[in-house]
Amino acid sequence: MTDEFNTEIYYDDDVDESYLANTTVAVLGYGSQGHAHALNLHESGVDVIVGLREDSSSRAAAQEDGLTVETPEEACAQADVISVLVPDTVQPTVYENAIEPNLEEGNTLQFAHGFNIHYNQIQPPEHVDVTMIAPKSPGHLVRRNYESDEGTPGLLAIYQDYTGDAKERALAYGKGIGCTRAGVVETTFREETETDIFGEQAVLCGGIAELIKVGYETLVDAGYSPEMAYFECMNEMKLIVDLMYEGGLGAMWDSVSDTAEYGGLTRGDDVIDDHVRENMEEVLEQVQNGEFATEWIAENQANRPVYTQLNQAEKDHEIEEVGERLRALFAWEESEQETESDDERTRVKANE
Ligand SMILES: NC(=O)C1=CN([C@@H]2O[C@H](COP(=O)(O)OP(=O)(O)OC[C@H]3O[C@@H](n4cnc5c(N)ncnc54)[C@H](OP(=O)(O)O)[C@@H]3O)[C@@H](O)[C@H]2O)C=CC1
Ligand SMILES: CC[C@](O)(C(C)=O)C(=O)O
Ligand SMILES: [Mg+2]
Ligand SMILES: [Mg+2]
Repeated sequence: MTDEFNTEIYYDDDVDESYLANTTVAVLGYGSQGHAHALNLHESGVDVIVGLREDSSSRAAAQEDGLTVETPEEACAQADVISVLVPDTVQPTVYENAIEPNLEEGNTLQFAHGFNIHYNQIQPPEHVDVTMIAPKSPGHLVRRNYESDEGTPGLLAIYQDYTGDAKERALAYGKGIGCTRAGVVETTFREETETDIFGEQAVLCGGIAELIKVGYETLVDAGYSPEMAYFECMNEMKLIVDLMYEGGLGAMWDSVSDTAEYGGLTRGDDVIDDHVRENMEEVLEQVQNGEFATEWIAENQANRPVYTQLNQAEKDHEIEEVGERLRALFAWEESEQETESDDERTRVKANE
C-alpha cells in the first residue's frame, strides 16, 4: 500500500503468511529482541528454534517459555530463516562460527538492524536472501504490544533477493512478530542503520539522558531539592512524551498551560540552539562516514574500556539514587513493593 508520502507501508492484509509456512526460523539470541521475536513467532504458529550457547544465561528462560533451544550451530543447520538477534558486536563471530557453515541456498538471513551488513562486517554469499524487519521499539515492548494486539511499527529492507521472494518472506516474518498490525515501512539497510544510530545517540538515548541530567544538575546546583529536580526533569518527561506519542507536539502544547507553551516556545531554542544543531550534524557525519562504527568495533576489540567506565558513571549519577527512592513511594509501583514503600514513607516522615 502506498500513502501520500510515496512510502510503502504494509499492514496485516498486505501479507501472505504462507511464505513462512513449512519454514523453520532460528532465532539467535534470547535478549531484548530475541525473546520477543521468538515468542511472537511461536504464538503466530511459526516453527521456531532458539539458538543459544550451551552455557547461555538465557537458556533456562527460553526453555521455561516453552521454546525449543539448540546451540546456534544446530539451530542454523535446521533453519530456513536465520534471525540474527545477538548483540551487533558479536554478530560477525556468530556469523563466522555458526551461521556461514550452515547457510544453504535459498535460506534467509534476517536482521533487526543493519550495522553489520551496512558497515561490511558480515558479507553473505550470493545464494541467500538478506532481509531486515527492524521494530522501531525496544524488544520488551515488541513483546508487550504483541500480547496486547497493538503491534509495533517496523521497517522493512531488502539487501539481497536471491529467491525472488525476499520481500514476501520478510513481510511474513514482520506479521509473525506483530509489526504489520501497526504498519511496516519500506526503507534500505543504509537508511535504517544511519537513522537508527543517529537517533539513539543524538535524541532517544544520548540526547535525552544528557538533557535530563543537565536539567537536574542545574536545579540542584541552584539549591533546589533533588526530589523536586527529579520530578521536574525526569518523572514528568514520560508524561509529556506520552502526549507527543499520542498526538504529536500539538497534543503536548494543547495540554500544557499557556505559560508553559509561551515559555517553551521562546526559551526552548535558547537551550537547544544552533550549537546543538552543529553537534548533531557532526554526530550524523561520524555515523555516515563510518567513524563511529570503526570506533565501536575497536572499543569491543579492546574489551570495552570506555563503555565500562561510562556505564558505571551513569549508574553512579545522583539522579539514579534519588529516582529509585522516589519511585518506591509512588502508588503505581508493583504490589510486592508496597511494604518497602510503606517503610520508606515511614522513614521519610521520621526524617522530616
Ligand atoms: N534492544 C533493542 O530493543 C533493539 C535491538 N535491535 C537490534 O537487534 C539485535 C539484537 O539486539 P538486542 O536484542 O539488544 O541484543 P541483546 O544484547 O539483548 O542480546 C542478548 C542475547 O544474545 C545472546 N548472546 C550474546 N553473545 C552471544 C554469543 N557470542 N553467541 C550466542 N549468543 C550470544 C545472549 O545470550 P547469552 O546468555 O549466551 O549471553 C542473549 O540471549 C541487534 O542487531 C540490535 O541492534 C533493533 C531494534 C531495537
Ligand atoms: C533507541 C535504541 C535502539 O535503536 C532501539 C530500541 O530502537 C536500540 O538499538 O536499542
Ligand atoms: Mg532503534
Ligand atoms: Mg539501535
